[in-house]
Amino acid sequence: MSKAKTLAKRVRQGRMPQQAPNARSVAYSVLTKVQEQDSYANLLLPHVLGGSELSTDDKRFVTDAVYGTLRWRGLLDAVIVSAHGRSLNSINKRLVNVLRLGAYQWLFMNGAEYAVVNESVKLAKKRAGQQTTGFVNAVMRKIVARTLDQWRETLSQESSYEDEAERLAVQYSHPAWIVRELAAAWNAGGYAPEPSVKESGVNEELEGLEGLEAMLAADNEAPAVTLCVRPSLADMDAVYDEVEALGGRVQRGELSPYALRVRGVNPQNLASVTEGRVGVEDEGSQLAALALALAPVEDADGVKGAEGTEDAAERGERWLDMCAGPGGKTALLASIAQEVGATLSANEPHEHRRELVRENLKAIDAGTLGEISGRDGREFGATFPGAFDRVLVDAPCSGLGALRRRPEARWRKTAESVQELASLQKELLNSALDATRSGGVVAYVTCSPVLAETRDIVSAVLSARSDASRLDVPSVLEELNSSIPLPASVDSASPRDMQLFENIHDTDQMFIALIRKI
Ligand SMILES: C[S@@+](CC[C@H](N)C(=O)[O-])C[C@H]1O[C@@H](n2cnc3c(N)ncnc32)[C@H](O)[C@@H]1O
Repeated sequence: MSKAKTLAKRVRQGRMPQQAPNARSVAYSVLTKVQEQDSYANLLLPHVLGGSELSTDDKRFVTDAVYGTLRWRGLLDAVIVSAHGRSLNSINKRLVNVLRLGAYQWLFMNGAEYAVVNESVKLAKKRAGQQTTGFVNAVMRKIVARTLDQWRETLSQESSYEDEAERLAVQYSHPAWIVRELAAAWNAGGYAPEPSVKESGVNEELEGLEGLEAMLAADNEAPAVTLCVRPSLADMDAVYDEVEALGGRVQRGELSPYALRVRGVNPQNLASVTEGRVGVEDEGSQLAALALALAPVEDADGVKGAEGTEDAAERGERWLDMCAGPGGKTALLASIAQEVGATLSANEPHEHRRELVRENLKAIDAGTLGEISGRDGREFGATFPGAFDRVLVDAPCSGLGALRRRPEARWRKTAESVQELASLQKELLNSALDATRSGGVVAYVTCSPVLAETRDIVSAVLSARSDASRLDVPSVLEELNSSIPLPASVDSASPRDMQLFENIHDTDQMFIALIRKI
């Protein structure tokens, strides 16, 4: 057998590394897998890049190209359709990601006109055959004839939009139904200049909502890496030094007293992280756990108890995290419980996620931990009536508050999938209230601002029971840190929930409600 044939055979059998494919081709493969196999880019990309022979610069290119193309897909598709003059469905499937990648490189990565067109044509030839190159060349030439601003202007003036939400959806690359949901949440959240009580007529709600545009823009920016320095387990200054010793930069978070924002370091290289004394956790998540820990509980006879966690040990407080996986909030609650002398139980029905909870809790003293269980959260109320002082329900939700972390997520969700979770969310909250003693507190939390799974769930549950009432979350968080931006007090007599917004708090868009069991 000739040398070349032997080599080809070994490559086919996977015994030899193939020649490193170029960066654009790797990006194309990842995009196609994300689309066709429903893979998650943030899991697939490190795996693909780890096993490739690409240079560091090429890996950076692939990462930016994949995340960017996924995030901006809506705008890129509108550009492609406008340049082509026909619908996306009329384009050979294999060419769509070639054009998206080319358009992204031109509009967002400062690609040179000639290189962007040429490389797109080469990629088309490789992936879809020589006969497709003329088409790609023609469409790409039209795309590079305008800058990003010019394309936005052109698309903005198109007359085919049914409403303002559809126009914003293209400009900021979101599905229009998500724009409408976010608009409603923004309007109800207490940060819009003139909060409107209108719940219908999305067009009117959208008028003058610069905040909404800032929110949509923030979904397209990668978030900072934030650490949670778990109290009683790690020391702020020591973690500061540890990050700097590895060449990273670090600054204090602005909202949570336990937050450090870091750059230029992989958190998995920090001993404090691998030992479970520090976690990677968004500040919004930290605030949600802290709100529960700091909410005032009352004694069982209705007498106002101590503020926050004072006397928690004396009271023998029992805390429960009912939907714990993967366990970021659990670990923060557990480290506070350890500090104040409470005990914490954690529940997560999915085994692999329960393992992550255990991993997150590995630095916690055994004496602080109650049961780590795998129940359906809906069973707690009947199985452990009135057993807990504080219960966290971080409910399964659409995750529309964390779109900046999951670039492909916005294209996978549907309005129906949001509605489908509502009854589970209500049942979990009811179960948590039943499992809470009189005078105790439940935190209902989601990483979504969508009203149907936040405010409306709490209101529906409370309107059907007479033994529970809302607490004012902004007041609890203000005690923690007076510089947290708080919602306007629409009616000071009504206790408020708290919706965090990316553009206001620079956190994931967590929703936090606190409910007292009467
Ligand atoms: C939003 S996540 C919780 C995130 C977690 N608190 C953290 O900060 O890391 C919701 C969790 O609820 C779990 N879950 C789903 N259905 C549940 C049920 N019926 N009872 C309890 N937990 C459930 C999911 O497996 C998921 O891990």
